[in-house]
Amino acid sequence: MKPPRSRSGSSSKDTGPKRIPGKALKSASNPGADDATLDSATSRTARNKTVSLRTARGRTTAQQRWLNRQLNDPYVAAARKQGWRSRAAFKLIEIDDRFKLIEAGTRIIDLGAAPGGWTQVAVKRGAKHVVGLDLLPVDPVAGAEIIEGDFTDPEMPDRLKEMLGGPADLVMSDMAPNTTGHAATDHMRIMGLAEGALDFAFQVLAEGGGFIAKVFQGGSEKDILDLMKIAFSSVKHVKPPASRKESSELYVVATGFRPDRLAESRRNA
Ligand SMILES: C[S@@+](CC[C@H](N)C(=O)[O-])C[C@H]1O[C@@H](n2cnc3c(N)ncnc32)[C@H](O)[C@@H]1O
Repeated sequence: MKPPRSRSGSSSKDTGPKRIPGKALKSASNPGADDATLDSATSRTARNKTVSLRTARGRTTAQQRWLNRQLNDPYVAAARKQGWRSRAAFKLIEIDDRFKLIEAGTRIIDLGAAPGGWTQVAVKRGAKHVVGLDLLPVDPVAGAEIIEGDFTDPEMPDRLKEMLGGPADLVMSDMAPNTTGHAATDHMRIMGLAEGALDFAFQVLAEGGGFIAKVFQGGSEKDILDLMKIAFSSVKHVKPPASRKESSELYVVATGFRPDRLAESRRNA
């Protein structure tokens, strides 16, 4: 198997945010605003100016729909303006504003990191060590380590722990499979990734640690939820405002990892 490529985040290629979003969004009229909300001017502009594509020639209907949505999405505009690599960055910002999972000194593993939005947020919010992993290459993020590889590689938990210099305080997974367009198949695949991420988290988390994973609303979620309720003190579902309403995507947020309870339930199984 090809060894995963590790990249340091100190490269000059880094394209991290040019300004701290929390600062950028504060204004006299909205002094309490932070990076969980959209810059109001960006939002207004995006609402008032619907951008139409001149031609759809050569594009499938799905591609055309995706492009139209991107061009008219205030989060896409705000991400570009604020220097986040993905609109998904806002989802983590919103989740973390609510749950306060990223603190100074936190050790974080970001599963499915490409193109790097969540990794950027983790670094900006003061995490001590951040390792981002993805099947795809990720441009360096200053302050983080990036590995190209598959999280299901059996060596990966130990390798990432070693890079962090100890167990993780937070494992976050925004992993998504390539979609097939067949809802049931896509659902099963994303839940498979979430289950895998949970198993991964069990191997790398410090006692008291947290876990965030993308899931979909639907049937098989219950199994993973039941297990999480045993292994963590608190388990909540959240649909951050940045998550598109029409998507059945949700995030599960678990805090207070209890390895003793997990071990006991496994002994009794
Ligand atoms: C929605 S994107 C993540 C976006 C990211 N949170 C951000 O803010 O930039 C999902 C990523 O999961 C990655 N992924 C899917 N399966 C994976 C696996 N088995 N191992 C590592 N990464 C995986 C995909 O390559 C994709 O880049």
